Amino acid sequence: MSVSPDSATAVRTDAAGEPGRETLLSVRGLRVSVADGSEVVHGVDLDVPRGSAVGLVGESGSGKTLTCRAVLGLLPAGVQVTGGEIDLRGVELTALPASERARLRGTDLAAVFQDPASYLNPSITVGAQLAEVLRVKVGLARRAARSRAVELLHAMGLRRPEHVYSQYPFELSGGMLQRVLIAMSITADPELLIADEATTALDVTVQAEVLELLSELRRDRGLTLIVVSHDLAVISQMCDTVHVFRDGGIVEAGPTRRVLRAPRHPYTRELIENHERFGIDRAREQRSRR
Ligand SMILES: Nc1ncnc2c1ncn2[C@@H]1O[C@H](COP(=O)(O)OP(=O)(O)OP(=O)(O)O)[C@@H](O)[C@H]1O
Repeated sequence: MSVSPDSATAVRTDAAGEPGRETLLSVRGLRVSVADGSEVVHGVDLDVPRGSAVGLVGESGSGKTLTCRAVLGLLPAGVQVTGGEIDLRGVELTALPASERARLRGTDLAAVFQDPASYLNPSITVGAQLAEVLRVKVGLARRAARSRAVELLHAMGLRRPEHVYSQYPFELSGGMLQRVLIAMSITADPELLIADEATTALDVTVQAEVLELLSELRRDRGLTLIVVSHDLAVISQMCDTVHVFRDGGIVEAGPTRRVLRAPRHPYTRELIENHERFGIDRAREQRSRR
């Protein structure tokens, strides 16, 4: 582990609503601007207690992804952090050089996004790509990397992991590919995994299975999760706390049950109403297809 000692960890009672849990990640007043100088994230605060699952919800373009990418140190070209602090276990990440940020990705922080195929090389088997990550990030020798890769594929719930190891990305379904990407993201045992719309492109059943896998990783390995989703059902199922984004800021944050049952901000109420309407429409659609 490359980040500072736990002694620097703050214990907070915060929007997370879970007094006493150590704060793993604390974002304070984060500002992000794009290439033309306009600000798109306006002072976001985020507390992520160790071992928790924190949800980020809000309409498209509200700043969820750029907030996560700022935490990862993976902003697109021309986009930059222009204010605020990102504290991971007492280490101020915005002050670190790019090489150090790159080192932390994988070992301390990891992420999975929508469209897993775009993160894999189409002409190399998924097993070889996973083994390569194990060699580079964990320092395993070739043979050990191969057997660890097969173990990881198995642990991700992939049946016949030896066979999957030798398959190319185009031979796998979207759900299988996302399991491979999750395996890659956790090779070096990071503490925090950001899942940014990681199940959005999957059909409902596969989505539920991948969400279950993430919950298992949280339970069994103590992985802390940030779950970005436009789907309140996903947030409700997965997250202890939720932060509602709108126009580059957070309008409401708190324990998920409280926010979804008794929303305080009109925009949160609107999101819930839309979700309920969408849910009803989807149910009708399914009924009419039968
Ligand atoms: N590379 C970029 N250059 C310029 N503007 C950008 C860039 N990436 C994002 N933006 C803008 O920044 C704002 C926040 O975008 P962001 O992707 O963080 O939103 P989001 O809430 O994650 O939306 P979505 O759910 O659609 O991913 C939006 O107005 C978006 O258009």
